[in-house]
Amino acid sequence: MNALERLEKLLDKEQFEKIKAIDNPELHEFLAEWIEWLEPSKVFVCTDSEEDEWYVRWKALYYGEEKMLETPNHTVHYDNYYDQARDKANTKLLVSGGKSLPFLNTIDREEGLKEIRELMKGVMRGKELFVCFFVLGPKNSVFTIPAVQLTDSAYVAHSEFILYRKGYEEFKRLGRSARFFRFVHSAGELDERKTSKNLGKRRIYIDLEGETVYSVNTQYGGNTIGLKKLAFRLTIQRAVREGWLSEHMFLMRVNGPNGRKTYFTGAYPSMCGKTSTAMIPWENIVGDDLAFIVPMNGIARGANVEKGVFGIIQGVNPEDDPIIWQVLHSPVEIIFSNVLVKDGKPYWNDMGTEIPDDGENHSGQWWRGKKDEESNEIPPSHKNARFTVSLEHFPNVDMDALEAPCGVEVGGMIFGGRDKDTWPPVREAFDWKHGIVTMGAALESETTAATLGKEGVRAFNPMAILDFMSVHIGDYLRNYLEFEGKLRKAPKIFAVNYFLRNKEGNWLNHKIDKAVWLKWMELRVHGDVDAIETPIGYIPKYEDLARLSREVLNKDYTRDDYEKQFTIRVPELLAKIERIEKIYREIGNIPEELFEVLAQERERLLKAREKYGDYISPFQLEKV
Ligand SMILES: Nc1nc2c(ncn2[C@@H]2O[C@H](COP(=O)(O)OP(=O)(O)O)[C@@H](O)[C@H]2O)c(=O)[nH]1
Ligand SMILES: C=C(OP(=O)(O)O)C(=O)O
Ligand SMILES: [Mn+2]
Repeated sequence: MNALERLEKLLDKEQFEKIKAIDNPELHEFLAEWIEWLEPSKVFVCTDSEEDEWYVRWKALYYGEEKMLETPNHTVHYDNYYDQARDKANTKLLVSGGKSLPFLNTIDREEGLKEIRELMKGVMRGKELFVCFFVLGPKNSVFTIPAVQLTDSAYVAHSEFILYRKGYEEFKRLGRSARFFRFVHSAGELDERKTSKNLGKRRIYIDLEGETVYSVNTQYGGNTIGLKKLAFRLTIQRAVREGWLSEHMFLMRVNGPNGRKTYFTGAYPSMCGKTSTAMIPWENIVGDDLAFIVPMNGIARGANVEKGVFGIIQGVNPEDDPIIWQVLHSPVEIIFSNVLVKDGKPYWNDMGTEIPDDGENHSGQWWRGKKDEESNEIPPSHKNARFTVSLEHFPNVDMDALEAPCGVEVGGMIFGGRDKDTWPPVREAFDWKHGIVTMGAALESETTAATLGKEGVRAFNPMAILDFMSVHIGDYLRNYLEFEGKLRKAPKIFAVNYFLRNKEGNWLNHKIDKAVWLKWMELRVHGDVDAIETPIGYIPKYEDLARLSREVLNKDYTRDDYEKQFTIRVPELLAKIERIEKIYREIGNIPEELFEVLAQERERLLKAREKYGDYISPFQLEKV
């Protein structure tokens, strides 16, 4: 029997017709094989129709994976108490021969496939399987990558309808020529709260060769939403092979003088400010998490891979995040996850308004002071609690840029992380190579609650991408360095640090101050403002930041704040170079240029130290 004939047996007539309409034997084979293997008791195929989308929304409620909230179109979903973040330990790349890759968790492909197949055999008995079609990137564009998702979680399918462009028609149009990604997910057995139960058997296995990702016994979006962080491993591999960039970056428009529009991408590790930066009210959001950057006629052009936001809700308050706050309080379609709910209303940590003393949250019935099994007090919502919403609902979305088939010209690329003591809040690289090496490849950031495990540990995280890396880091960096050669005009490279602290542990800046630094970077892209040359790149002049602070925030900016933030911290910077150099030396297969650029930076720092000492005030450097 060929695959279509098998599918005709497995699906009821209406569903079968939907599959038959796509002329792609490879797809048919994949579906037949997995439907036979997973043994769902029912299969639903989603086309691009409104009706099918409604079906999925309804099923999320019907199966109890989501519950309605008071505001129309709002629902809440819970993940298991121990399934609240990405599981790095159980996320593995399947590589032939089990070849190890530096910093990456690999397993022999055959062994991994065998293990995951065993875990998934018959896992959907008694459940409904949703077959969904989406695309990465804008439709029918140079960026488009079609993908098919199999999942027994209506919540996962629902999330994908919010986050991705529909792809059924695209599959029909492409027929046999579709080079598509495949995702197979099962939440596994569920407990009475409809959360994944067998967390000991939680696995996320990425088959790079087959461009397929398997995920089982988990529900948390970072582990399950195929087109998000799972597809990201596959797109990095394709990008490095084909000479473009697939990055962990927001994409936003910063509005310059006289209506000038300048687009920036920004790579920060999870929980380090991508979403909150992209949502600054007076600028325009295009994307908040994943970007494709492709060289076109000598210009780097960027597009958002997604069309929605799976954002962190903790700390969202009306003052700092007026746009998100407004969206979260309007009756547009939103899934809240792992928040506190009382009387049909969602609440989260640090929301700036009063939070009830009891309700339901990620731990089940909750009351203030409740402790978990490890005797930790459970806060109202999980730190990594999230909201899922489409970008079309944001008043400041740049819709034209979001749907542009050729993307938008990238004027600047920003790298940043959680760094309490080394980097200044903003600086510009001398050139592409300097930026890629000392800002991108040298990025370190403290670990956060976005992954399971200890928080606040400084960790090597080049380009904020290490968790998702799927190729040898040396090959990845070579692709980056060579990318410049494909461009007539390379984007300017910047580094930011929103997380500097003083000795007492207090932040050296306010959350909203990044709005000023963005405006400064916009001016720098066009050469509209001078800067101070330092051993580590160009930093802003006090006068410019003070003026911008007045204009943008209507706030005074003191010389004292400036000096504290922008002091060049030579010992910390030198120690960082040591750490980074050592890591790369041990890895091997690293482009020699990286070591040259790091050595030059060290030389500049040593020279500056001789002249000015360990901690160099920006005012001293300005005088030269
Ligand atoms: N101290 C401080 N915290 C920030 C700043 N920007 C964002 N955050 C916090 O960092 C966390 C993660 O931010 P988010 O933008 O969602 O990160 P993403 O995962 O990279 O998209 C949230 O709890 C924010 O409140 C900042 O400028 N200063
Ligand atoms: C979905 C995630 O993305 P981020 O925290 O970068 O928004 C994640 O890290 O699980
Ligand atoms: Mn985010």
